[in-house]
Parts: sequence; C-alpha cells; structure tokens
Amino acid sequence: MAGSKCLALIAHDQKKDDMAAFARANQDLLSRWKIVATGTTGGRVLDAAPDLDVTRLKSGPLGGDQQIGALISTGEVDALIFFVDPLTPMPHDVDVKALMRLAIVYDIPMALNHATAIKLLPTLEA
Ligand SMILES: O=C(CO)COP(=O)(O)O
Repeated sequence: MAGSKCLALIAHDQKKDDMAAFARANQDLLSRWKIVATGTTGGRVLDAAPDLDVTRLKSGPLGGDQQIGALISTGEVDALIFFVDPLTPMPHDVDVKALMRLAIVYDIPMALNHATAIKLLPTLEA
C-alpha cells in the first residue's frame, strides 16, 4: 500500500531499460511510495511493475522535468531517482539542470545513477 510520501522517477532514453529493471527488482520497496514520473519513464515503470502507484506527468522534453521541479519546490516530492545519460546531448538540458538545482536547493535525497539508487532507496522512509 503506497504511503503518503512521494518519490520521483526519471530516466533518460539510454537508461530506460535500467529503470525498468530497477522498478521490477525493487517493487516491494517502491510499492510503499506514491510515485510521480516523467511520461515515458512512467510508462516503462508501469510496464515493468504494473501494481505501482505511478502518476505520469509530461514527457521530459515537453516539460516533465519542470513539473517535477515545481513539485519539489512545493514540498510534494520527497526524493528523486533520476537515471541520467551523460553521453547524449539533449534539447532540454536546461530543464534537467534546473530540476537537479531545485533538488539541491530543497535538499531532498537524489540519486543520479543506478549504483546510488539501490543504496538510497532502502534507507528512505516512505
Ligand atoms: O527526458 C527526460 C528527463 O530529462 C525523461 O522524460 P521521459 O520519461 O518522458 O522520456
């Protein structure tokens, strides 16, 4: 049963298979959270783990990163797991930067790769 805290999940295209595998492997822990995700990532997460409580926002390049940033600024997102692709130029790079900046400004736990996410997730209280 999802608790009241909210976790944001995002993955760039080259990392979406990793995110799907992460969601499948960590279904039990993730099921304690309300999850928000950018559009395509949310779809992949739900394909991998259909029982999770996932709200899909806009796709990242169409404003999804900014939506999640806004939710961080209003205290509605408590933690962020974002599988970033550092090797591909992206048209919405400024949005990605802005999102990470807000996660730092509001000092929420943030994992930017799989190795950190698997260590962070079990330590978070949902
Ligand atoms: O581009 C993204 C994050 O910057 C992710 O967006 P999608 O999940 O819609 O692909």
